[in-house]
Order: sequence, then C-alpha cells, then structure tokens
Amino acid sequence: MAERGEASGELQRHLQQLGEQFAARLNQELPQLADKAQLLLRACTPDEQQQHLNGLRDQLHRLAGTAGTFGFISLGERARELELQAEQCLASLQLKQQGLQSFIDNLQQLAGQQYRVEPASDDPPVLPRSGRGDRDEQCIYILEDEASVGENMRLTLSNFGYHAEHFTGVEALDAAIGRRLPDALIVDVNLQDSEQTGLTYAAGLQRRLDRPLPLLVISTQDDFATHLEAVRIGATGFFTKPVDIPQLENRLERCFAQQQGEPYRVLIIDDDRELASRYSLVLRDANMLVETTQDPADIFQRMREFNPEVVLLDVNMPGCTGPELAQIIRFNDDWLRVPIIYLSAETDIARQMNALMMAGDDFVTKPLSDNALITTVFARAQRARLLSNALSRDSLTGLLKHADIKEQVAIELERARRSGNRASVVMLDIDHFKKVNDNYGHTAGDNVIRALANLLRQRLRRIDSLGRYGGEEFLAVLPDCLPEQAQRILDEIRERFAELRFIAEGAEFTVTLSAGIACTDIDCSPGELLERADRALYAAKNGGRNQVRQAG
Ligand SMILES: Nc1nc2c(ncn2[C@@H]2O[C@H](COP(=O)(O)OP(=O)(O)OP(=O)(O)O)[C@@H](O)[C@H]2O)c(=O)[nH]1
Repeated sequence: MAERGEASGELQRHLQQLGEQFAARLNQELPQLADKAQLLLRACTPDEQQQHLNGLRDQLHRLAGTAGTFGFISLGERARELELQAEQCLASLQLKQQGLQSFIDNLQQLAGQQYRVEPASDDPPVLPRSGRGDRDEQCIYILEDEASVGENMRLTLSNFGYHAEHFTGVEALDAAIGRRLPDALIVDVNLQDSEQTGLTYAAGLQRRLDRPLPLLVISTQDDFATHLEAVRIGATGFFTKPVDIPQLENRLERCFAQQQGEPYRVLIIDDDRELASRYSLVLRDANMLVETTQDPADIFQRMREFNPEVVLLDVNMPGCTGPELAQIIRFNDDWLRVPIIYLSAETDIARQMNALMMAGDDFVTKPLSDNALITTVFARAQRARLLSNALSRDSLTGLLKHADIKEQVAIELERARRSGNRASVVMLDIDHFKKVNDNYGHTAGDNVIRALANLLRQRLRRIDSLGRYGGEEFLAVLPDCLPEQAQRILDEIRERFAELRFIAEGAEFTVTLSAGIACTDIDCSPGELLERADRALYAAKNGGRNQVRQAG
C-alpha cells in the first residue's frame, strides 16, 4: 500500500548502464595492471621499484573503492588485499625480492581473472525518503463517532487547507482507506457503537500498512494507560476533549514538516566520474538534489550557487586531497553548518582520524551499499537542516526571522524588475491581540500566532516567502502575483482565520486579522515598498479591522 524504498525501474536501467561502463573500464584497467606488474618486475633499482609500487598502490586503492560499489565484490576485496601488500612492499626499506615477486604474481593473477557482478547481501527494504518536493493538499481522515465534534474538526482542518474527511464508524473509514490512503489519521479512543476502540482499530490498520501512518489520538480519558497504548501503536499526538483544534493542527503540521520539506541538496566531489554518477543516481532516486564535480577548483562556485546541505568528498584526488579541500571549505564561515563526509577506500583508522582532525565530520568507507549511502547522507542532511532552521527561523512559528524576510523583499523586488513580472508584498497583523493575551493568557496568544503561521504556510504557494516580522505581525512576499490576486488570496485567508475556534481557560474564542498589500508596479526601494504595505495595513486597522487593503 505505502511507498517502498525499492529502486525504481528507471534507476535500475541507469545503474545498469553505469555498471556496463565500469565493466568496460575494467577491460582496459586490468590488462594495464598486468603491464605495470611486468614493468615492476623489470625495474632494476629500488627507486624505480618504489615509483611503480606507488602508482600500483594508488590504482589498487581506487579499484578497491569502486569495484565493490558496482557489484564486483570479490575484485574489490582482492584489490584491497593487494593494496595492503603494495603498502608492505613499500614499507620495507630494503625491498625484499621475495615479497615483491609474490605481489607481482598476485597482481598478474588478479589482472588475468574474469569478474562478474555479485548480488549485495545487506540493505533493509525500507529507506528514508527526502522531502516530496511539492505541497499537495494533505488528506486527513477523522474517526469520531460524535457527529458534531467530528464535523467541527473536519471544517476547521479544511479551513487550514487540508482535505479532511470525517467518519462516524470503522466500516466507512475502512472503505475510504481502501480507495485512498490518507496522509494522517485522527482517531477517537471511545467509539460507542463499535466492538473495538479507536486504538484497537488503528493498531490493526498500522499492522496492515507497509509504513505506519502519522496518527493522532483524541480521548476523553487522560490516564497514563491510554497514553501508553497510544504510544505503542505509533501515535504522534494525544489530545483530550474538548480538543483545541489549532493545537492539533500544529501537531499535524509538525508531522508533515519533514515529508513536505525541500529535497536535501548534496554536492559530490569525486574524480571518478562513474562512481560520482552512481552515487548521484542513487541519491536522486531517494529524492535528493545532487550535483557532482570532478574538479576541486569548482568548489567556490558550487558552494555559492548550489548551496549544498551535505558535501561528499573523495579523499584521494589529483591536485588536491579531500582533507585539503575540506579545510578550504571551512575557511568560509558561511559554510560552517555544511557537514562534510569523506567517501573513501581508506581503511586505515589512523589515516581516517588524520583526515577528520584536519576538517570534515564523518568518514565512510567505500565500497558502501546504496542504502548505507542514502541513510548516511539523509541523517546528516536532516540534522544540518534542523540546526540551520533552529538558527535562522523563528522558534515559535518556524517562519523566517525579521531580517531574512526583509531581505526576501529586496530579492523579489530585484527579480520583478528583471523579469517585468509583478510581485506583491503583504503585511499582516492580528487584531486586538493584546486582548487575547490579557483575557486568555500568553500561552493562548502564542497558540494564535502559531495557528496563523500554519494557516499561511498551508494557503500560500511554495514559491512565496513568509516571515514573522514582529510579535503578532507577519510579512509575506508573493512573486508573480498581481495585487488583485493577492487581495483574493488574503481575503480567503482572513475569512478562514476568523472561523478558527481557539480554546483557553475553558472558553472558546475567535480572532481576526488585518492586512495591507503593496505591489512592485510602482518603482520604489524595498524600504518604500514595505512602508506602502504598512500604510495599507494601518488603513485596514483604521477602517475597522478584519479586512485587507491595497496600498494607494
Ligand atoms: N503571546 C504573545 N504575545 C505577543 C508576542 N509578541 C508580541 N505580543 C503581544 O502582542 C500585543 C500587540 O499589541 P498591540 O501592538 O497593542 O496591538 P493589538 O492589541 O494587536 O491591536 P491592533 O493591532 O491595534 O489591532 C502586545 O500585547 C504584545 O505583548 C508573542 O510572541 N506571544
């Protein structure tokens, strides 16, 4: 039913093509190794021997890292053994003819054998996937036998922009699930006319699915045992009745935040083109955005333009080593948050530690399975983004902070000038917000701010930027959006917001907002544009609040 992490047919075809290219490369590389073994055999002086051995060791090192990745597991293992043997030969000050002879024999044997792709043995079937990359309307099913409660929840969630459906019994819900799997499920624990509870139903459903659904539980009981039962069936939220729906929506928003986020951006720097292509394919199939480069000197441009969230770095590259490149990246404070992972055939722990001491955050040994690659990159990217968001986003709402959203206004104004398309800037403010705090407390006020942030996030487009401009003031930048369109969107948001019912101190209350819109059609500076939007907001407040005004 749910999406599995199996490689798609398209990916398999591409991987096979790359595998064939690698096999063709082996057809050239193995005879080269045999030729080099001959040269080593004929070398007369220790200096000559050392020179050939160095070259052979490097080539074997690369082969040890790449062959396994392309499925030539035995070849990779054998190359690794011979790489170590080359090291040993190099390490002995007096090159012992006997050891060298055995190395040459082994090398010729390696070069003369036929190799084939062997199936990998590891890899769990289900993989983490990066963000979906779009913002579809999310489908929420509600199992609630009290018709009025369920209907109210459905309406409020629809106001937030979800596709919500309400079911009073498990049969109707089962039938709907058969037609379409929701993105999240909300269940009431107590179902009057049913033999099972909402929790036993949800437990059975979760068992039938490949991947459990995000699940929120609502209940009249607030006891420990019910909480524990909810946790054991994978619930991510528990709400006691009467449910504060904006709070429940906030939890849904958090559940979806990860799935909905932008795909992770990964930069691969590896001089082995086929290997880099393979990593890139595998990560792209896991929905990440990947750029590759063979040239370390590209780094500044790639870091600036692609703005990666993870860098995968080969250790041995011609002209510049991985640790040197990592140090160059670390010179720039803007890139401090970007994790650097070495992907290398280096198995010597001391050398790995050395590389990490210079710069870099993790060392992954080649060959590595596709799933290991995805998991390593995914975990690092996820952590990097969390950290980055914690630093750059407002902690209450998760929106851009004042300075960043202001910068966005300047960026969009410039873009609008270049493209000739108009953008709209919207300043929003919650009406009489001081009264919300005074009457219901600061926490209730925070909930209102968070609910408006979530509503705006749901209703605006992915290309729109959204920030918390001040306490209860928000700023939205809508590219390619005429003022009339902005007016329509904002009026709809205003109406939805006014319909949200908040609960605090046992009372229910509603809140309204006012907004001012300014468009980029009049030639002005970013500061003037903001002032015009602010004046329009002021006019909306003066005009009686709960309205949206255009700048004059
Ligand atoms: N709960 C909460 N309150 C905040 C936060 N930031 C600012 N406020 C409060 O928001 C209120 C803003 O009030 P005012 O600027 O007087 O305006 P208002 O009451 O919204 O009235 P109008 O804007 O004129 O409709 C102040 O009481 C601030 O303390 C916050 O993060 N959380």
